[in-house]
Amino acid sequence: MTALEHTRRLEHRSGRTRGPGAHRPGLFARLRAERARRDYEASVLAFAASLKAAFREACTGIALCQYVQVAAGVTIRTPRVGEVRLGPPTSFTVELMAGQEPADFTKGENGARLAHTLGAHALRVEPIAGRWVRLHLLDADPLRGGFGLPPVTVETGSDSVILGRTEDATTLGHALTDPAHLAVQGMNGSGKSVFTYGLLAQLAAAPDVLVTGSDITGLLLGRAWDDTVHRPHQVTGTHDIAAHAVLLEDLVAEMDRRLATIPPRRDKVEPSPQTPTVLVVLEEFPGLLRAADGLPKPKRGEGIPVGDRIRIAVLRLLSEGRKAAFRVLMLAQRFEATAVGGGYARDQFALRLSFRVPADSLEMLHGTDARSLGQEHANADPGVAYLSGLGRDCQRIRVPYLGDYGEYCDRIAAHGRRAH
Ligand SMILES: Nc1ncnc2c1ncn2[C@@H]1O[C@H](COP(=O)(O)OP(=O)(O)OP(=O)(O)O)[C@@H](O)[C@H]1O
Repeated sequence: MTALEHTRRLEHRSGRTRGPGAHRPGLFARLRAERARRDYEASVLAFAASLKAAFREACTGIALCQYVQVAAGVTIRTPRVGEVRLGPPTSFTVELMAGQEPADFTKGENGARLAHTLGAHALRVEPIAGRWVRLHLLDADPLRGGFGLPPVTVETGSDSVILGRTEDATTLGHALTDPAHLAVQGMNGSGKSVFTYGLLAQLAAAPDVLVTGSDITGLLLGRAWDDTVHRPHQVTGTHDIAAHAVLLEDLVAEMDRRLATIPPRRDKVEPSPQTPTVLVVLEEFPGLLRAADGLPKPKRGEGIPVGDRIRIAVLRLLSEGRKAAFRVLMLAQRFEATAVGGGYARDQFALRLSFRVPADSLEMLHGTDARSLGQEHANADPGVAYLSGLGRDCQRIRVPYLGDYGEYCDRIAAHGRRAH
């Protein structure tokens, strides 16, 4: 396959089949068109050749190559380039060498290094048939540009909500029915709240989703949800911390009821409008625990401290809730084990998102894989997050921007599910 087969050919008329009266270009016009076509084809070929050469150099530079012993010494083999598309974005197919996998092109810093050598910002790898992949050269940093959240709502919890856009410009979705609790951490002003506004606004209308939870700030949940079916299942503020414990214990009771009534031959609850997926939002959870632990302790034998009741309820929702269609969304500035109910509680989050946090916090939630990004991520722009879990590679994403708080209130007012 040549580089030209997949590039748009310039229109070229032979003129032989034209009927009488049809416009026939003059000799000079035809020569000019012919010459333009040849120049264009030559420029595409030259571009493809230089791209192939640069790719070969880059692969050698980052050791994505094989050293083969031949009679004349050692020769270097690099992955073969097939067809080149000018784009934008420019892309080309590459045949993997023995032992190579598509992910090798983006592993570690390989993606950025290859892209920079080829004059691009980033690289996206698309596996195609057999041993071939297509590499897309992306011109701009998708994490830099704004990414507005359109006024979309999902029709059911099994539809994907938009989580964000990756560095290779792929939009990432996540269905609430996927069996994952979600942990979100980030410093003040890093974009946690705006992200959560976007997530909840997308879910607010689904008939098989119930947005419940505890919010000591009273901004994420509470007043914005007045007149919706979700509101009675939300507790806000710090004036009555025990009410947060009561709500969470009620949710545990509902979870137990569901688990006890799972139909035979089923191992989990199928969400429906009658048995919705319950999203338990825990906004600023360490703050709730601090406030609860600051309450006077009950006397010996006179009940369990409120903080412990909250910890126990949340731990049960986290460890047993998945099968009962309960999902926990916990928000904290930092996911330190003691601040979020213990290391076991923290381990229950299959999907983890970190907005701007110090390097040690990033590693705490995402493991050592995240270490190399620690310094850079500590200065991330608002709305840029590090995502790991659910079988995905750890990656940086830009989450969608819904707008200011007023916009959030408007969307919940417009779409929030109401009782019939
Ligand atoms: N996705 C985004 N894209 C662009 N800008 C954003 C985005 N998210 C947030 N911002 C900007 O960052 C500011 C702070 O965001 P946000 O209030 O969500 O931070 P936060 O992490 O919740 O902080 P706090 O803990 O103080 O509530 C927003 O007012 C907005 O200007």
